[in-house]
Amino acid sequence: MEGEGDSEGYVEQLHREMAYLRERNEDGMLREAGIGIKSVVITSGGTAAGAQEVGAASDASGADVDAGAEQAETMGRGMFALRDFKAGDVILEESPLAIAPRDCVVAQMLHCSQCLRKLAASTAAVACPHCRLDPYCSDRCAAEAWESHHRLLCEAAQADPETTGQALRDFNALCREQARAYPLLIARLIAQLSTDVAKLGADVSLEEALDRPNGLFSHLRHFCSADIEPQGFPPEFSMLDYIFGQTNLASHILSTCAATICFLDPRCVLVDEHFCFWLFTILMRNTFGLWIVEEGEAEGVYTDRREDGVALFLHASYFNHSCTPNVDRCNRHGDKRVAFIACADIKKGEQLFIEYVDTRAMVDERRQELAQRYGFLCSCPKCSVEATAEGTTTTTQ
Ligand SMILES: C[S@@+](CC[C@H](N)C(=O)[O-])C[C@H]1O[C@@H](n2cnc3c(N)ncnc32)[C@H](O)[C@@H]1O
Repeated sequence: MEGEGDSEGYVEQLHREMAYLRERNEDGMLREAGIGIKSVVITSGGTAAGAQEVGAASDASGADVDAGAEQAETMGRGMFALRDFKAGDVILEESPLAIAPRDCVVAQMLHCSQCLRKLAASTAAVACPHCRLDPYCSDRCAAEAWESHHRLLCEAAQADPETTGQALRDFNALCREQARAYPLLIARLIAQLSTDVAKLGADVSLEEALDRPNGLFSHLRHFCSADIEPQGFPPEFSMLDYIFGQTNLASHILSTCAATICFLDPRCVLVDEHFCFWLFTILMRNTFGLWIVEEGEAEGVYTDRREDGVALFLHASYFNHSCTPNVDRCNRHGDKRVAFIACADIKKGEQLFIEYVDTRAMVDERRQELAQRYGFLCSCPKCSVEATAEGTTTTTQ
């Protein structure tokens, strides 16, 4: 990037960008909803209720990540109530920034690739006329996908068979054969980014776009505060082992991702296997499983763990986890929007927590899943009490 020394790593760049975004106060929508984002540390008692705000406490946009970084234990940033909420109040409703169908959904093509609605047997699905791979429930979804990411991915796949197009075809095959939602999500995000960048003009490269405040990339970079004390990239792809079951496959997926991205924008020298790993880590920690509530099904909280796809939400990504949450996540009928609803009375100033894992599971199981997927040891009141009772010794990786 212009003006940057070679030694500045991705994570440093991200922190720089985040500081810039904070100054720009992008959280107007949240403030209107009565929510603020602040940095939090875990008190010595380890209780989630005792989580303290640090930095510019009264301002929703004033999260001071650096202050949090000096603390031994931190949750990064979290959502706080800027007013009282009653149980049942809708706190936030949001559409995904990016979405990818779940494994079996991709393989069997049972769901619309853009909105995830079931493709009813009676409805003629609209397939992409060029690659015939992605099915859509309507012309509208096909057009939306084409505009945001599919044109690039599809055109790239038809490119020169001997060289550039091969990377993307391998990648598409990998996503489908191995049935992985995350590589697909990464590819779509990057295609969205490239599309965004292209709108800026032919002379703007992906890397130059890093310095632009409104692009998709700046939003992505917003998501990294959880890794508040970057130690460099983990020596082992432990999270990927967890997801994919085998290291070689993970590494193969990442290098294919990198090749694909470089193909989409050959000017981009930032993207390599490490970059993809970093992106993957961010997505793992910030996406939600999503399911589409069909006609006749009850709208409800996320209890049955059914997933039609994975999705990244710009604002909802700031909710931290507690095993005694005060906010429920709920899907709306036939819609990929999620709603967040208070499941207890919440006082102004309290942190808003959702559950990332099934809180009915045993403390060891919960802690293990949270450590593996989200990289933290849960010290919420429920975990602390249950772990003491069971003499549990679980630690983070
Ligand atoms: C979806 S993000 C939540 C927002 C995040 N705190 C941030 O600053 O971007 C998930 C990450 O937040 C952190 N986190 C969430 N809940 C936590 C908790 N109860 N204790 C410690 N860290 C937590 C973990 O690093 C996790 O990977």
